[in-house]
Amino acid sequence: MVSSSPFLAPYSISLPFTSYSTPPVPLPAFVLLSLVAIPILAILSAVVFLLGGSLKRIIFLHVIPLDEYRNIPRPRYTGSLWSFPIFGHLSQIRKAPPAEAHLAYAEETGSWVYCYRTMFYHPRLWIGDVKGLLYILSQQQAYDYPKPGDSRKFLDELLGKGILSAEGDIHRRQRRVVAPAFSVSSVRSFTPSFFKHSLHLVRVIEELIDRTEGPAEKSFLGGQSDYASKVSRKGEPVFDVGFWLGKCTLDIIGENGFGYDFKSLESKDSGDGDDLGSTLNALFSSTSGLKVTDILRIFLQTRPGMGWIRKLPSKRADNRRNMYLAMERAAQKIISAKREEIKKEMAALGEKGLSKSAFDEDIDGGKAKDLLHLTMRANMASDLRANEKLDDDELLGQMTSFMLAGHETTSTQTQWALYCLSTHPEVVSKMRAEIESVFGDQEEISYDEVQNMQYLDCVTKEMHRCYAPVTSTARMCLKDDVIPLGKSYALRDGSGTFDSVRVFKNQDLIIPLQVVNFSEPVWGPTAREFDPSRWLPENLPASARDSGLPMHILTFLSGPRSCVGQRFAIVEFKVLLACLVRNFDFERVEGWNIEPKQEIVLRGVVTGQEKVGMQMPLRVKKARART
Ligand code: HEM
Repeated sequence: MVSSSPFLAPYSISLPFTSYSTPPVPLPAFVLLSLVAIPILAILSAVVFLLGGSLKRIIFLHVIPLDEYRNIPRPRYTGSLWSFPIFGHLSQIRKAPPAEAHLAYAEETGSWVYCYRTMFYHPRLWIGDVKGLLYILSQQQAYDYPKPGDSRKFLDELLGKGILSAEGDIHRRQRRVVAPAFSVSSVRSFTPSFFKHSLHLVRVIEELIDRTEGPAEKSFLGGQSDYASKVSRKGEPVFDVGFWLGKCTLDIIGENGFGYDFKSLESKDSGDGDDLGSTLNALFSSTSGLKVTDILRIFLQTRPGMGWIRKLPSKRADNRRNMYLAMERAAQKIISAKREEIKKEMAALGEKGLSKSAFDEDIDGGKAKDLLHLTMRANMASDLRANEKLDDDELLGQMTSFMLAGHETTSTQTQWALYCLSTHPEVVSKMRAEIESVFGDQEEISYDEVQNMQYLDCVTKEMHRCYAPVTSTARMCLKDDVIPLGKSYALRDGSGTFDSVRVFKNQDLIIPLQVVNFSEPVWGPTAREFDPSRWLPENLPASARDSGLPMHILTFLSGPRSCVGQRFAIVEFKVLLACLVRNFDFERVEGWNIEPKQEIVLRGVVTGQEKVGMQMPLRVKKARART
């Protein structure tokens, strides 16, 4: 049975949506016309200006050799010549499955570093060389390679002042306060909640299976398209497993992130739980399916002197802003209630309770609550200097950051794992044998037992290696620099080879997480194959062990900007996967091709069913009779 924890109750609130009604005032036609024409003219002149820049870059690269990267390997372009000056290689890269275009470029250029072209022929350096990447991401260098201005603006608008968009000293300060909340002891204390929600998901899926009498013309289950209902069979429905996993991970991050019960799995067939859950999901969904005009707008508004573009009317931006404001009001209530709760706790502990050491002792004693509670307590410690503390806007930013970073990522990782296991019955059998031997007749086990399951650990690492939810991330250079490389590359003019690459202030870099996970220098010739047994200590290649990559992969990045929630994510994923594999078989529908697409995270789309949007439809059957 799913029981709700009593400490969740005080935060069950409704969003204070307000509606104002004002009498309509008719506007003269010329005002209406200028409202439309001025922004269009402004954008057109900006585009003409940028095309001029594009032309200059083309001339500097191909006619007068002045381009800084003219001698660096560059991939060929085989698409339409008309779109190349505007979108560069991006149209080719976005058309191919994530990572594939770059793997092909690396092969074509024979180099783990090359320069390709993005919007308006801007150069972007691609670095797949592990030594080079570890240099950029290192403690010493990471703050000289922040996220590019357009990514930061986008994250700022979406999440407020949280750790995901913070840079430099602000990030250092935020990370110091936030990181202790993700300690081993807190994740250990979250493990029963991971089980609670995973088992809730198991019950919900069982019910969906029981409700399926056979094929139907129209969808009859939540997260099911009409295509899926038509191919469902009695006791074997086809539905989007991502829809249900998303609900489950939302409930998990709600409870463990900030002590909030979204009741997302409870709202069975539609919606995302209560108002706050729906608003957050709508806010984050607004980031997917960006149109070219949206990308252009984000790109333009970060160019020097073009900040005014942010103020132009945009339905998507207005909706996002309204959702953010609604969420902000709800989040403020959570923060205020928590502050009162923590003050009481601290007062009860007396003098000892006000210091950081008392806080650390408390976490070690396994009394952890949720991430926000822990962050706020760390923030209220008496020995934290005033200039090190987070203000309310920053606390709110952490909430949205935990939500965005911690919800879709694990849900996506789990969907791809089920997709992959559907064609690897031998792996499923081994997993079940281990699960049965460890779980016995129990529904859930402890954190230590989960962490000691060797085969589950191998499968988890291999899933993280083969299906990184964040396939790449971007950085920019704050100053000119020389990045050392592990493998040299030949200069294009044939004048020699180099084992370092010069980068220039304000230029962009791309860090290809998935490509590095598939790197042959690290994993050898079987790098592209799915094989959990490669992680057994006796099989792990020395090249992976000596790579210097954290856990030998780049899925969670590395260094001070690596995923702070990595431990949380790994244990959550293991628990979810063990519960689902134990109870269900997942199969692909014959003839349906699920293509991976890079949104903020890796999503799936079925060829020919694009109008359904992102989905991961699988046929689900009960795997064992429940006692
Ligand atoms: C499979 C699951 C996950 C994956 C693959 C993943 C991956 C990543 C990656 C690649 C980054 C760096 C992004 C960049 O700088 O461009 C990141 C950052 C972050 N992640 Fe995760 N993540 C996962 C789950 C989680 C969870 C469950 C949480 C929280 C509960 C979380 C919280 C964060 C935060 C707060 C950051 C920003 C860290 C900083 O900039 O200091 N992540 N994650």
